[in-house]
Amino acid sequence: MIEIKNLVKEYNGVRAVDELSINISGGEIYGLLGPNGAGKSTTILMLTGLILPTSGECRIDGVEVSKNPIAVKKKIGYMPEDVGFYANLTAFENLSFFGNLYGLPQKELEDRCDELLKQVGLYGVSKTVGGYSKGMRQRLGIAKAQLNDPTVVILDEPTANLDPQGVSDYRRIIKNIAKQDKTVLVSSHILSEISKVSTKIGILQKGRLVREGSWEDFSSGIEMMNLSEIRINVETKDPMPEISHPKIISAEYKNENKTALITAKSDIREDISGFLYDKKIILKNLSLDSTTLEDAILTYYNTGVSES
Ligand SMILES: Nc1ncnc2c1ncn2[C@@H]1O[C@H](COP(=O)(O)OP(=O)(O)OP(=O)(O)O)[C@@H](O)[C@H]1O
Repeated sequence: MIEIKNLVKEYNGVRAVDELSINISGGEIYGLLGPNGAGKSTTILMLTGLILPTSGECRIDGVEVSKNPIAVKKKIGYMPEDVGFYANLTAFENLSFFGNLYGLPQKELEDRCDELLKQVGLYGVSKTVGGYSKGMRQRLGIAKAQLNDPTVVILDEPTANLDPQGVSDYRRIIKNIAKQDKTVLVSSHILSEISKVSTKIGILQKGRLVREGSWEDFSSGIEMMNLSEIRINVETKDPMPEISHPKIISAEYKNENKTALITAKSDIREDISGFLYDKKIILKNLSLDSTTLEDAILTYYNTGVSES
């Protein structure tokens, strides 16, 4: 179980994590979603005891991390974004090496390595890790994170640069870990990769948790919004006209090339075209872009607009 309460981390007076509170129970897969710089890694580093919070606290199975860093490390399996392995050793040899650091008896260690390699589909693979694909390395990283039989597994950007097969393998493995009643925290800036596996998603922006809920909660909100990104290019000697419309959420105008990028609650191209026509402005281009779901979600929660 993970309990984060009023957690703050400041770097030179700037808050990277700002009054963050999250609770995650055993069996849950929590997806921490946020753009680059949102504070995901900083949160994870505090949870694993690698850096100290400025204020607030984190508890793992009830044990406070900053006061009991060694006890907590035994409970946590952590996979950083870039996992390091010995390229000239096999998966089994790598796991045995790292497992030795936990002081497990030899037979128990070998059985554990075999069991973990079976779980991640690398059992019996004889080639050395230097010849592995990114997906195979990630799977081995997930195995490594479980060597100490942790109750909490934390994975930082586990799907970065994985191919679709790699992502699907990763999802299956994560679900199996949670089935053992372990607590899983996964960070990502790609919604589609965590939405299908997470039992709960938290959206982090500028160090704050701006929204938390199930995937269903998020997707229904976004579907209702039906966000549209509209690109406009006009011909005018005057500055780019500001378009006012109740459905516009955000707009960026560029006077140099007379363009605008509008994010609206629905496709309002017809209204925009009418607005420009009334102002006698010649329209050179008016196109609709499909926003990615994560863009839509981040815009939605960034601006704090409601579905109404
Ligand atoms: N050691 C540090 N010193 C100063 N500022 C830092 C340090 N580490 C992180 N930051 C700042 O804290 C903020 C949060 O960074 P963090 O790495 O936690 O975000 P993130 O969500 O993990 O992003 P990314 O996916 O890019 O790693 C950023 O503004 C970052 O520049």
